[in-house]
Amino acid sequence: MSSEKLKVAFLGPLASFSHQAAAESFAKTSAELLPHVCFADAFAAVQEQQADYAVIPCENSTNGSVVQTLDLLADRSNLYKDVKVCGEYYLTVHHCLLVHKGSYPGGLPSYDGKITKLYTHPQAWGQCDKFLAKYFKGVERQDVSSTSKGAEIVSKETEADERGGAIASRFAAEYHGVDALEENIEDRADNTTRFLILRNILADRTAGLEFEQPVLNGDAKTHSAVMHKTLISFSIDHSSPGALANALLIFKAHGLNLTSINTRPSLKRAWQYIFFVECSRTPCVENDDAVLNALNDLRGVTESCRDLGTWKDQLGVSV
Ligand SMILES: O=C(O)C(=O)C[C@]1(C(=O)O)C=C[C@@H](O)C=C1
Repeated sequence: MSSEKLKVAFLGPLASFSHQAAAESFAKTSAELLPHVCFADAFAAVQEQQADYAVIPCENSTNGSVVQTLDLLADRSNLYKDVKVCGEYYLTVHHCLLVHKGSYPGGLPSYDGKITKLYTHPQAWGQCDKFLAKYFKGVERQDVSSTSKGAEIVSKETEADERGGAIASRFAAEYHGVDALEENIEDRADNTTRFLILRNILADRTAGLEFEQPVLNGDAKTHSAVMHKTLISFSIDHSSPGALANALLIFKAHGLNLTSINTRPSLKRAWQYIFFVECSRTPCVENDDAVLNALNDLRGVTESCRDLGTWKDQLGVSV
């Protein structure tokens, strides 16, 4: 492998949660972290081998799937044919309500109800429902490309502007020089986002590397039982009774434990879907070929199917 630093793409600007996840998940390496304005650009960077990896959110424990990511994985136009998942990373996500520096020195108790617009990434609204319903009912919400972008917008407000607020991290507040009106505004203290680590299967640079959760702060972590997860997408003939059941039975037949099913519109016909199935197995000699064999069988009962990668489960990791 070339000695050039690893390049890791993430959703910017700097100080987004994706930045934090990329920095933490590659903490053991001296990787160069590259901000991108949208998830699609990060996918493209991996496909074109301008980046070795991308760190992309796929699911949040409070608000569910990140549909933009599922749509990119669905890859209906075959733009990212060599991009596969090779790892995952779980990040605890604490949100703050950020305001222009100095506008409310007394914090939330001094808030006068004058904020007329809130900015954040679409995923974050649903993670802070209760706080927003209590303090910002009826206030206009504007989706922006990332939580960090929202913080940047608020930092650049002038006196003449409407007063805005952004939902983003403490890290984003410091980076963009804005104040936190209130911290930890997420509905649940265990609010966690799962990020997928993507690589290009044709890239030699990363072929021999295996993504591992970094050992942070010197904590020795042991794997209780290292499970492997696999993500497969497929479409079926919706008019054929039992087509979905037949596809799912194949996972069972090969000892693959289904852990989640997601769907996105096929965009070929209304009310027809692309299915995303995630499954897990504890690797052993007997099931070494389970995924390959399941894919072979799936090809016989689906209209199309795609292997989106296998990686080490990071949830089963115990301290
Ligand atoms: O906007 C950001 O900071 C991101 O990195 C994106 C993102 C997401 O899409 O889930 C990441 C983590 C949080 O769940 C909220 C937003």
